[in-house]
Amino acid sequence: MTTHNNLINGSWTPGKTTSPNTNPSDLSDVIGQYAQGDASDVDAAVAAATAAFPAWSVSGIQARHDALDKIGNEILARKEELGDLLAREEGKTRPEAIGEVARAGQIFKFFAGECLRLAGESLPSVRPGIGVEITREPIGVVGLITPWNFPIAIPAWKIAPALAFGNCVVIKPADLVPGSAWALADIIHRSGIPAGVFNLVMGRGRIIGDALVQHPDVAAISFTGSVGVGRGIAEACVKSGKKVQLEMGGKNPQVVLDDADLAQAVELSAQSCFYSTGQRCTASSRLIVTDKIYPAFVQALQERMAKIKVGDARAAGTDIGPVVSQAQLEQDLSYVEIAKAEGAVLATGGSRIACHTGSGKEGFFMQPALLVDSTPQMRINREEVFGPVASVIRVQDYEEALAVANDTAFGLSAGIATTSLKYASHFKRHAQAGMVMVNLPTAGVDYHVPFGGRKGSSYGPREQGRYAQEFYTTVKTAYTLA
Ligand SMILES: NC(=O)c1ccc[n+]([C@@H]2O[C@H](COP(=O)([O-])OP(=O)(O)OC[C@H]3O[C@@H](n4cnc5c(N)ncnc54)[C@H](O)[C@@H]3O)[C@@H](O)[C@H]2O)c1
Ligand SMILES: O=S(=O)(O)c1ccc(CO)cc1
Repeated sequence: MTTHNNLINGSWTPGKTTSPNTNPSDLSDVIGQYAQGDASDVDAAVAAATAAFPAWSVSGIQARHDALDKIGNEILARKEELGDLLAREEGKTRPEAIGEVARAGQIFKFFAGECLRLAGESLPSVRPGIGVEITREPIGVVGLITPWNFPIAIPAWKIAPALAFGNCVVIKPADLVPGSAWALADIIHRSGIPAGVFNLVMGRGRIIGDALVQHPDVAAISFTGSVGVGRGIAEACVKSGKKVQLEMGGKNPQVVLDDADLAQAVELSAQSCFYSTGQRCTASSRLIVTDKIYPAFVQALQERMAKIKVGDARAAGTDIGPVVSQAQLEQDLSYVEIAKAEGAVLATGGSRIACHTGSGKEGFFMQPALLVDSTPQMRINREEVFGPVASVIRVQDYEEALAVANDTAFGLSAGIATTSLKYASHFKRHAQAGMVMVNLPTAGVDYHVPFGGRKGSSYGPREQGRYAQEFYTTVKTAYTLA
């Protein structure tokens, strides 16, 4: 079986051990062995990135543009093959996985353009005869730590702006899904960028992630993952004076008002709660439904859920692939039990099942769960599950719906289904979330505009679009005597 090594200073470098990458749709299928590095690998990668930084930070914008554009082109040209690998290791369906790979390619091409668009300002000073210039410079070596649910898109949307603005990179991908990040590293390695500018170190979060966060020569950490890990990283970064950016969990509300188009509200709720196995930080998990439409909505959503085919991520006809791991499956199933114990009613789903194709292969398949008659204080409505589990809360009117939607420690994405311009406009202004969707699923974002949330969901500058430069550059103000 092929062993996939770490990329350090332009060389494929074995780790101290390896770890198997297993297909969650078929537990007998081991995709490959992937290096498990240790702190000494992080030291070597950071040393290589530090040595490469002086030249890369002043490299020409045309060269940086061309490298990123080439990387984007190769990703797009191989989207079917890379999408198949992604579906095999993470468990989202093949079409979803191909879409994610295409997103990664488009992100590299977008940031290739951003290399050419970086601008400064020139102003007169308040003191006569002095000119003021404001420019942006790279920050140095950046450590990138990524989660398992978007194995190529999230690495891409951190690596591409980091490189575009002249930084050097050490990335630690999620150890559950190293295959897509390794394939991306291989493409970046062959793009012709100098050795040491980009480094990949695979391994355990507590070992590799922690070593990156603690390293004195790392100037900044961009992290996407859980709240618990993110908060620990923020504390360590503040202590050592590192710049830090965190994208974390969500408990995204989907409001459905009496005046909503019922079929549309049901479809967008099914899409955002259950597709991608509910394993999207932008997925809805709290359906907040006003009184009059509640019975018809719950009925129609159950009918829609009955048509969802759960099974092998790569099999034709599959709508929803497996849960990513045994631990995540146990968490999803346990939250169904917690909700029932607190008084919610399980309307449908919520148990482990076999693949819809009858393949007989063992995978982490779960029937999407809908819990009704839930209340805002129940744990199911306060804690992130991160699986195909949604709960419905019945409210009297829009005002109560908005209050319940905002009654959460999180603030990533929030949606409303309504035909009322008045309520849609009010919700866009008053939902306490970084992203608001009107008559659209809470999941489903563009790659060229800012992404991020409020409250416990995010910390630091936004990711993506031209806003990415806030994190990946530092501002310099220069005064010149004329
Ligand atoms: N807001 C967003 O943009 C967004 C996007 C995707 C996923 N997420 C969140 O990610 C979570 C699921 O992903 P996950 O289970 O991979 O998260 P996680 O926090 O367990 O792991 C994320 C990354 O951090 C590493 N890590 C673990 N412990 C570490 C430590 N002590 N120091 C440094 N790094 C460490 C992991 O190895 C992994 O690479 C969910 O909470 C989800 O909401 C958020
Ligand atoms: O909302 S989604 O478009 O599904 C989406 C895509 C990528 C990411 C990466 O964090 C998050 C959400």
